[in-house]
Amino acid sequence: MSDDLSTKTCIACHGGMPVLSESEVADRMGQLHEGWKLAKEGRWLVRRVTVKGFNAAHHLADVAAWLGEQEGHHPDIRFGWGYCEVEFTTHVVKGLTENDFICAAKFDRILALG
Ligand SMILES: C[C@H](O)[C@H](O)[C@H]1CNC2=NC(N)=NC(=O)C2=N1
Repeated sequence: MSDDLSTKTCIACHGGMPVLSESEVADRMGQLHEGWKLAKEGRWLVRRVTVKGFNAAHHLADVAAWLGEQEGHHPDIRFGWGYCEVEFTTHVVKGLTENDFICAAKFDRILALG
């Protein structure tokens, strides 16, 4: 599908990247795994993934970090025994942009492969 978020390219964060409106966010939320939630007044996109043990959590954090480097758009990551939390926002505009949803969709796609 050509409008599949996970196939789009995450362009580097420039100041001109528009913050998405509430309806644009709602539309894109519907294209992500249901585990993604909005946080901090809708300025962050957060997914907590439960896994078995510490090594799997560390591995998932590493995958999220790798994705951030690939895309030039970097998540905040928190992990511990049995879980990994990945959070996206676009710092430069203090809100959610298309980049956050593209990265979230790519993260979903990687997880679906495992
Ligand atoms: C120049 C470079 O593209 C910017 O500093 C990028 C790097 N990664 C980033 N990641 C995120 N999540 N938000 C940003 O605003 C951001 N800015």
